[in-house]
Amino acid sequence: MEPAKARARISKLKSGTAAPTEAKAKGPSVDQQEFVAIFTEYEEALETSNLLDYDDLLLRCVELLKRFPECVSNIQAVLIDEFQDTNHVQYELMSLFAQHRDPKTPDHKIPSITIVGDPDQSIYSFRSAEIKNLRKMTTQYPGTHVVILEENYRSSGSILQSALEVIEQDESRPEKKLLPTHCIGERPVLRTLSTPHKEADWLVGEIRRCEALNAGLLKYSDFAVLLRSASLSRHIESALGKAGIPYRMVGGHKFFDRVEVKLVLDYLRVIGHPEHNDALARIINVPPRKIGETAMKTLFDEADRKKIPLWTHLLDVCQGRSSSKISAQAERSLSTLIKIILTSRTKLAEADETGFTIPDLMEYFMERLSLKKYLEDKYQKEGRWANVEELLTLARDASASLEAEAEADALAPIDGVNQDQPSGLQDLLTRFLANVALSTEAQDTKGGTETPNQVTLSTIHAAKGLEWPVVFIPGAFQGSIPHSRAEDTDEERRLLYVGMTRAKALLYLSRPKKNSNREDTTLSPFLSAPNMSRFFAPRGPSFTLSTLRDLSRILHRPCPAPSAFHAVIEAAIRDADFHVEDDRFPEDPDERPQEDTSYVDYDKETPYPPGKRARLSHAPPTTSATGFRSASSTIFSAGTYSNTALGFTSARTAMAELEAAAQTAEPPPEPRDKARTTGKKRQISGQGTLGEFFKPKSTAAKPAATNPVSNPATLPPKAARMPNLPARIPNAALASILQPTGIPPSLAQRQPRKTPMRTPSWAAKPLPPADENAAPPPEPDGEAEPLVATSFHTTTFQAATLHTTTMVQLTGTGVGVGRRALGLRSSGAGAGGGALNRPFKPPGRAG
Ligand SMILES: Nc1ncnc2c1ncn2[C@@H]1O[C@H](COP(=O)(O)OP(=O)(O)OP(=O)(O)O)[C@@H](O)[C@H]1O
Repeated sequence: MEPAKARARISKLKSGTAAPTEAKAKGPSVDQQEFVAIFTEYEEALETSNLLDYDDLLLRCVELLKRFPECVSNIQAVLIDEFQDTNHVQYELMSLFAQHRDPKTPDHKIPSITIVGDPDQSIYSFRSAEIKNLRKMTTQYPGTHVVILEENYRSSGSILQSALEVIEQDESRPEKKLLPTHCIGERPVLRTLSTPHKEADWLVGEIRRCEALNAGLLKYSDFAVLLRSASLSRHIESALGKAGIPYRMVGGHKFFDRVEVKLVLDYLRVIGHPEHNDALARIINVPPRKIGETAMKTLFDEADRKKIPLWTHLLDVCQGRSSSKISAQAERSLSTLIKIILTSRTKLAEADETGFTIPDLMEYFMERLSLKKYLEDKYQKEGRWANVEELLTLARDASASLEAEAEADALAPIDGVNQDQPSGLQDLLTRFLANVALSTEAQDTKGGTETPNQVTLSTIHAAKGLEWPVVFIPGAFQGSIPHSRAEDTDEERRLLYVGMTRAKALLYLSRPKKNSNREDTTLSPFLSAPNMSRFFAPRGPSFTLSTLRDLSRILHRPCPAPSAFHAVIEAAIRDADFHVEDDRFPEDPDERPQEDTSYVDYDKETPYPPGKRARLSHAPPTTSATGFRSASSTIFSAGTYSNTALGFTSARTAMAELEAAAQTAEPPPEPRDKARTTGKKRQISGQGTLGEFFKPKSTAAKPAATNPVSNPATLPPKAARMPNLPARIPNAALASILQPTGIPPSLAQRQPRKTPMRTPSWAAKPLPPADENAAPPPEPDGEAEPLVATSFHTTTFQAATLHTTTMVQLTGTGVGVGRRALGLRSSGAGAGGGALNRPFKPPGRAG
């Protein structure tokens, strides 16, 4: 039986609270018998090593609280997030936490229980999660008050619409509405590429395009690629690597997986907990001690026969209480190892008096083991020792936060209950190792909320509760999602829904026409339902000033200044290898890549170098003399938006106009006032945002020179790579042509949105109603300063949800809350203190 399969079965069995004897009784099939044998041995191994697995932790806790209910007599409130993913034992635990009845209250009140859950996001049935728990709760606690949170503050209107269209295919799901609070934004993209390799190339191309053309609005850490299964990552990893785009794997413990790092951690594990058989087995002959496999097996067998941990057996042998069949030389080497472990343990125990720390401990045993020399000899110039030093630094940095964590976790005193308060270096070591084991996210070691500037690669499961401005979901074909081995199609659909709703501003779905085995694929049935296609665009968006403006609103970020935007566009279209539009691959993968008909016959005077695909057209944007349908025409012809009517102009159009203006030296065109005043589409009724509210006040006062979007020195690399471009566009012409594009003034003077967004024809669902008192659109100010929101009007906030109530309370008390980092779990990254807000987060380092 595959270990992973056996582990999952064991966990299922345990979370169903079945005992090993019950498992034995289950049936006589070979498979069942094999499983029973594995289960029994697994349980024995745990017991011998004095270890508990995750399910045991829950089961033991249930047992404890049943036997000693007074342990929770001080609990007044229980709060559970992601309740739809709780299993049977966790539900029981919740009831037990809230079991104490307060005799001092007239009706013997029980603690209040608050749970937050979304049935549409139940994706853990394979871990025995019970979607039924939500219903069970209302039955078990008849007075339950249900608050429906219908407003969605994360995703653009169009992302939400498409995700709803997917989830609503499940007819058994409880009916519920979801209202967008953001503008419609760009339609999600649904693409078919010929092969997984091409799909990866296209995806990476889109990341580069978005990053480069957004003039500093988006950085690599804003992108996530969410996969149904980790095995799909191969092509994408290699395409990212080829393009030189940094990325991180969520769930991949690359740093902690390194041999030398694992070795040091194993020594720490054995020092903290010598009965840890596995860790002891891993270090017993590293560095080499002439204890070969036969000697190891002998020692294990001897310990097994006595049913004692390996460590106890080694101690007995080396201290003469017991004999072993291993050689005298092996015994001598073992004695040296045991001495190092025992001395380290003494240092651990005496740390309170000596002030010894975890890094001191590491330095001590590493010196005794001559670890540096061993690593340098064995791995030559591979720099392994540097990783060990990194781990040391990590341990040093973590010390303070571990202590804070220990303090926050201290058990509250309970009358009549003797609390065994863990303390000292031993406790800190346990915490350190637990944090290392639990670490799945790449974060900086300072415990801040900044994420490194890397694209995130993750499974959809691991992305639960997270969010990113741009999300890609490749491999959207039948057999991948829904997965060929999945038993529950509805759960697969929910999984896709979870993935899609991680996106804030841009969402891309794609599939290869042929899979890795060169078999034809069909689009996921969740996306091919009748009428679904209208929710998706066939290509990635064109980046225009209006697109940027929408993105900046959705993301609550300053909108890049027009000059910055034009600088990157200009640089991009001069780069022969760069595609300004999503046109490197045909929409239909069977189509041969189009001849590049977009060349413009540059006349001799043109200052542009005739690049491979320099496409700046002198002709109007929709068609050119060569028949090239300019990229900016894509959105016009798609018939979804009419940007010109709104007073917005695409980058390409703007560039053509700039060119013309520069050459003919005509007076700058009049501002298109009418268009501007009608350009208040996509605003929503009186909507202030938590994001703006929580934004540190200092951002408003940020000097312009330090802002990447207004400071040419910090422009994205694409522009910076081409410093010698001819200065062909006079600044004055640039300013005047940009004027009618509707660039808003500094958001410092902006009022919160008061106008509703419009629903495009393809979006069937109604959106929030219009506000008659709509504020006029912001005035254009030419060379706009970085746009910064400074005000938040709580008076216009509709008190409709729990969020709102919390919001108003926060405003009233002036409580400041840290902003949530993108792609981080809110529970871990906010300012809330205590055990939930783990201060120490080891880095998930790229390997
Ligand atoms: N009242 C609010 N005003 C403005 N923004 C909000 C408000 N409430 C939540 N948000 C923002 O909406 C986004 C989603 O919020 P949150 O993560 O709390 O939702 P959630 O229900 O836990 O989502 P999910 O379960 O899908 O992960 C976050 O970016 C958060 O900052």
